[in-house]
Amino acid sequence: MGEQIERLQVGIVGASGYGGVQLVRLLQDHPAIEIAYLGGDSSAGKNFADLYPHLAHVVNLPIEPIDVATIASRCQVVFLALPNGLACEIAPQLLAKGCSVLDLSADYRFADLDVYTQWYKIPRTDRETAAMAVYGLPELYRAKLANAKIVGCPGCYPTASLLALSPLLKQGLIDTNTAIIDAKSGTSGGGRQAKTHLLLAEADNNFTAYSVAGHRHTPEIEQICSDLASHEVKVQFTPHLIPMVRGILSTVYATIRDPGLVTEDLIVIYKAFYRSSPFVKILDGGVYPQTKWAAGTNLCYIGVEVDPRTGRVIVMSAIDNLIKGQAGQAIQCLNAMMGWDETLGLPQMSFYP
Ligand SMILES: NC(=O)C1=CN([C@@H]2O[C@H](COP(=O)(O)OP(=O)(O)OC[C@H]3O[C@@H](n4cnc5c(N)ncnc54)[C@H](OP(=O)(O)O)[C@@H]3O)[C@@H](O)[C@H]2O)C=CC1
Ligand SMILES: CC(=O)N[C@@H](CCC(=O)OP(=O)(O)O)C(=O)O
Repeated sequence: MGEQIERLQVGIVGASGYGGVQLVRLLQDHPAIEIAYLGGDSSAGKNFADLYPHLAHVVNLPIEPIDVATIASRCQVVFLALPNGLACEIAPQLLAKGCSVLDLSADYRFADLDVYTQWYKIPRTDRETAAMAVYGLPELYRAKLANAKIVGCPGCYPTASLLALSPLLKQGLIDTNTAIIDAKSGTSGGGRQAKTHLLLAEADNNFTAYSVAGHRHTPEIEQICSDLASHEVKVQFTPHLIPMVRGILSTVYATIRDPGLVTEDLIVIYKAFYRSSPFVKILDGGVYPQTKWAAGTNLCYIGVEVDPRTGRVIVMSAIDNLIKGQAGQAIQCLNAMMGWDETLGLPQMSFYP
């Protein structure tokens, strides 16, 4: 008999949603983790397999009411996959009971809670907890994650957009305030709860921008851009809804400061920047990322092109919004927190087509 590994006991609060079902699915393949608790609100009392019968052959767990004492008695680590404004009530209690927390919502992404309240219209009193939180983009904040007790995992648009922009800002290669982010998301980005604009009849055969000049991911992107550039940065961010289920393609435009830089120079810079980031794949010149390549994986594919005619760089970034943009990223953060290989248990190859 091989040696029995003691697995980390984890809980998922919000297990019935899209984030929850990705976590349950992904954690089945994680060699060092055991799911000890699934929690929900309206789904409490059901079996997880009643909601997701395709997983009945591997998952036989009830969804339980959300009770902090119960969660803490069974779990060392808790994933919160809840609508914005709920984690900030539960997380401080879980931390006080000794659990580590990975929050998939926006509650712990902001260094300045006044900015959060301004954009999310949710008042906050948990300033001490928020001050402890690390922004969960391992490609940028790996070292901080190693000591984190609470992680605010980035949104799907910020993940795709920041991975595209980071080398340019960190190396001072662009006029910072010229950055324009044009991003497109599949409908699963809106979660599993019924919403009219996400009905097949509304979203299929359709393509539209939304929340123009006002999407709540703008201040989140700007916060990290400003941190990278070491001065305040403003970006123009326009999200679009496209008729597909999974995936985000974020296309970023910015004016380069050195007109002598060509595409191949930037590809070398990007490859160097992400040399220790196994999930970021920098494509060769003339190759542009497709969302289908990233679907079902924790990968981010990045293509780079310089247009010498306009003096702009165009960076394209493709992720699966539910994996690298949400649940996979949270597991990658946990791997970093635990000092495990960052890729442990996370998919790196899509099924194609
Ligand atoms: N979808 C995406 O691409 C991304 C989403 N996110 C963020 O991740 C979080 C989860 O999103 P997602 O999985 O898509 O959402 P879903 O709408 O699919 O799921 C929401 C979950 O929250 C639970 N819930 C809803 N209301 C309450 C409540 N009042 N009290 C307790 N639990 C509640 C639901 O439980 P029940 O069914 O039992 O009522 C459900 O499990 C959100 O903050 C979202 O913004 C972040 C990145 C990407
Ligand atoms: C297609 C779609 O509707 N996408 C969502 C993004 C979800 C997300 O990541 O938002 P949080 O910051 O709340 O976690 C949106 O634009 O609201």
